[in-house]
This record gives sequence, structure tokens and C-alpha cells, in this order.
Amino acid sequence: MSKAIQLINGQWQAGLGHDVSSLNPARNQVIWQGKSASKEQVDTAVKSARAAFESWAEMSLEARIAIAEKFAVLLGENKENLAITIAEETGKPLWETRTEVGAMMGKIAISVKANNERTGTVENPMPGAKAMIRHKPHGVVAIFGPYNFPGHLPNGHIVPALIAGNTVVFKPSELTPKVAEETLKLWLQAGLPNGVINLVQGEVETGKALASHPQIDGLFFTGSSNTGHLLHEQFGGQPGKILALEMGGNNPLIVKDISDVKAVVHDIIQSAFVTTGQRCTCSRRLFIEAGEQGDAIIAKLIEATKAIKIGYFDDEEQPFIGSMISEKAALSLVAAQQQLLDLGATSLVEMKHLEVGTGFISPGIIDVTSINEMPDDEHFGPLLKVYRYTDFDAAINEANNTSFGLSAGLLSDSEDLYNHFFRRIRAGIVNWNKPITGASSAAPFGGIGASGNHRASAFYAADYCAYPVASVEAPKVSLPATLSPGLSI
Ligand SMILES: NC(=O)C1=CN([C@@H]2O[C@H](COP(=O)(O)OP(=O)(O)OC[C@H]3O[C@@H](n4cnc5c(N)ncnc54)[C@H](O)[C@@H]3O)[C@@H](O)[C@H]2O)C=CC1
Ligand SMILES: O=C(O)CCC(=O)N[C@@H](CCC(=O)O)C(=O)O
Repeated sequence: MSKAIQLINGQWQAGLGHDVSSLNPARNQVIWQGKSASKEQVDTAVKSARAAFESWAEMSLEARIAIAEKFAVLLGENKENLAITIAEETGKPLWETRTEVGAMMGKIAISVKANNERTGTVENPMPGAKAMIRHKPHGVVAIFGPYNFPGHLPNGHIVPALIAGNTVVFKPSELTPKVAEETLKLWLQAGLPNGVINLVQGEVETGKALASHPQIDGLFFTGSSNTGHLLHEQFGGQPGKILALEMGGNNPLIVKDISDVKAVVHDIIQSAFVTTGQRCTCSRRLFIEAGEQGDAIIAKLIEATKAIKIGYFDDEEQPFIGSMISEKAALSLVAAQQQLLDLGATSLVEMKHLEVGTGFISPGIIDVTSINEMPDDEHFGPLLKVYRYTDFDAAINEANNTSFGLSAGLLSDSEDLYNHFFRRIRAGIVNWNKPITGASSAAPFGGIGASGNHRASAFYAADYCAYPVASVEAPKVSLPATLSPGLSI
């Protein structure tokens, strides 16, 4: 009997599709397996969410929040277990996955605040009536998550969606199913009624069955730009459905006129290599001025990059980074490095796949200044492309020369330069003298261009979880003091 890995209408059941499994990518060990959800099971999950919708939406906001708050308490009680599961399944070190569970816990209070501030109830008096603004949930929403933050990022859609009164069918990344299973067990323990959240596990075909289901009212997606574009095409001609896309980036970081080389190198490393480069906000392109100061920054960056500690998630002396999500991902990064070398780039620190059968890879830095036709690809791993520039405006133009627009940053002691940079750069997250990773849940989070579809998440997730309803309301029907011309009643 296959393991019960699908959650449909509050019941754990075995999948009726094909075999699926999850690997610990650092030790190449299977840590979870079962069978994917069949198309029929996806259909039943959507119908269960539909059946649960009315009573969930009609429950008071306070009652829904109480369940979310109980979930936050349970996350706290199970913090270490969940942090270990995330670390095992992704390869990320424990120091980081503990932070991820912390962010999941913090999401509840922030989502309650956002729900109130952005989609709350407003009453405006008017003669003989009142003008009301309220918000209603969409209905059944499909939620798709990526593997890099398998707890925090789906949670960033799930928590606001549930608080707003939607019911959910969640399709996690096929690379991180175990984290999803453990998280949903906590939601059930928190008292979520049957059918309010459903989990369908599987690969692309499970995703397609869910995304194309006629009875979903919306889809909230965090993942790659390619998949996001496919979903956008698929949703074409359905203006009645809400689609929120959080996608990748090809994020620039420019350095100019700084006094503290070590601090600059710290912020570059934190921007480019944290999570083994697997954050959508990671800096992929680094602009360093030609000349002595730039040379000194590059020299220190090379030295510090070579010294980065890489290791297992549970090493007693914690590494800065762990394995990538899979050997396949690591090999694709090495291939991308080779492609750039073939185009004429120069390696400054060679990125190397460290151990056959695992996702271990060392960070790489590559000077691409001499490449004329640069591919505008997101390299989702620890590969940093360096551009040496002579003119600041030309560097900003090149930074904007991408279809993406997620995050961007300037490291500079000059506020005037920052003001200039801020005006000209095109991105949804723009930082000054801080790493461009590590975005706050208390701010909007989203990008422009190929990075998103103008439905920012994090604090603004409330906006796509509910639709506004404007009402003019009076306690009884009354004749106006003055009738419109031409009327006699
Ligand atoms: N902007 C943001 O907030 C963030 C964006 N990302 C991006 O996510 C990517 C890494 O995550 P991945 O898991 O590789 O993304 P992915 O796009 O491969 O997968 C995301 C989800 O979509 C599903 N899926 C894939 N193809 C599908 C299809 N044709 N139809 C329906 N569902 C499908 C997957 O099974 C998974 O659940 C990177 O590009 C990264 O930049 C990651 C984190 C945050
Ligand atoms: O969604 C939120 O609450 C804030 C966004 C966030 O946590 N971003 C993180 C990770 C996103 C990623 O890069 O995958 C970050 O900016 O580092």
C-alpha cells in the first residue's frame, strides 16, 4: 500500500498516479516517497475546496484568525523538526532553515495586519446612508510553491488566502513534498475544517491538472519565469480569474565610490551566494568600476568567496551554504558557466561540482565584460557575473538591460548617487548599502517585467486574496427630498 501523501477533504490518502520521491540532495538519500495525485484526485481536491468554501468564508474573521494563530503556535512548538525537514530536503544549513520557520511564524501577525490595513472595512457617512468598502474572498485558489523556500514562500500565499476566507488546493514543488506534508499536518492540528486546505503532490502533470481546472477562481504562483509565463498564457481569455505570479530575476548590484571594501564584499557575498545562490532576489550581475578601487574589491571578493564554508545542514560548525537542491541543478549551473566561457567570459573563481551524486557546488565568479551578446537568463545558483564599467549611467543602463525586474542594489557612500540610481533603476526591490536578499514580509514583495504580473506578495498579498465591494446602504427606502427633473411620484 502506497503512503497516504495526498490531503483531500481532511483525509490523508494514497496517490493514484505514478511513483514520486524526494531526495536529500546532500547525501543522495531518499527521504520520502509515494504516488502522485491523479487527475481525478486533483478534481476531487478542487471540489472539496469548493464544498468547504461557503462555511469557511462565512465564519467570522476572528475565528479564521484564531486558527491561523494556533497554527503559528504549532509552528513554534515544531520549529526544530520542521527546520530539520527543510534542511534535509533542500540541503540548506540549519541556521537558515530555522530562520525560515521563524518567517513562517511571523507571517501570521503580518497577514492579519495587512488584511486589516489593505483589505479591511471602511465606512464613510453620507446623507441618509453610509458608503461602505468591504472585501470578499475569491473562492477556491490554487497555490503553487517553489523548492528554495518550501515552507516560507507557499506560506506567504496560504496564510493571507485563508485569513481572507478562500479555500486552497496546494501543489508544492515536487522537490520538496515532505515539507508541505509536515506543514499541512500542523494546519489540521490547528483546527482547519475539512476541505479548507487540500494538498496534491506530484510533478508537472499534477500542476497542469490543477492550473487548468475550470472550478478554481484564482492561482497564486511562486516559481520560475518560464512556468509563470506558461500559466499566464493558459489563463489568457479568463479575465474573471485572479492570477498572481512571483517569478525569477536577473538582479543587478552596482558598486561605486565606497570606503569600506570588506563591508562591500560582505554585502556582495550575502547578495549573490546565500542559499547557494538559490534566492530569486540573489544578485546575478555585479557592476564594478574599472580602476584601482574596483580591482581591490574584486581581489578581496575572490579571496572571501574561496573561503566560503560549504557543508552539511547539520554540521556542528555551521557552513554558510549547503548543497543545491539537486545534482541536476548543480550540473546545469556548471553548464551555464561553460556557455559563458565559450562566449568569451573569463573565470575569476571557477564554480565546481564538488561531489558526484549530490548538489554540492562551489560558488563561482565570472567576468563577462567582453561578451557582446549576453543571454538574459536567470542562473539560479551561486554564479556571479561581473561587469567592469567606466561610466555610472552606462552601468545603470546595462543593469536595466534585462527582461526581469525583481531586485537591484547600489553599494555607495554617496546619497546623491543613490538618489540618481533609485530614479533610473527598474525593479520592485531597490536597496542602498544593504544586501539585496532578505526581503521583509512587512513590505510588498514583487517585481516588474518577466519577474511578476503586478501583483506583489508579502504585505500586499492581501490585495490579491480578496476583491473589493463598494456599497451604499440605508436602513430603509426613503423618497429623496428633491426628485430628479421630469419625475413625479
Ligand atoms: N519572485 C519570487 O517571489 C520568487 C521566485 N522564485 C523563482 O522560482 C524558481 C525556482 O523554483 P522552481 O521550483 O524551480 O520553479 P518551477 O517554476 O519549476 O516550479 C514551481 C511550481 O510550479 C509547478 N509547475 C512546473 N511546471 C508547471 C506547469 N507547466 N503547469 C503547472 N505547474 C507547473 C511545479 O511543480 C512547482 O510546484 C526560480 O526561478 C526563482 O527565481 C523563487 C522564490 C521566490
Ligand atoms: O514573502 C515574504 O514574506 C518576503 C519575501 C522573502 O522572504 N524573500 C526572501 C526569499 C525569496 C527568494 O529569494 O526566494 C528574500 O528576499 O531573500
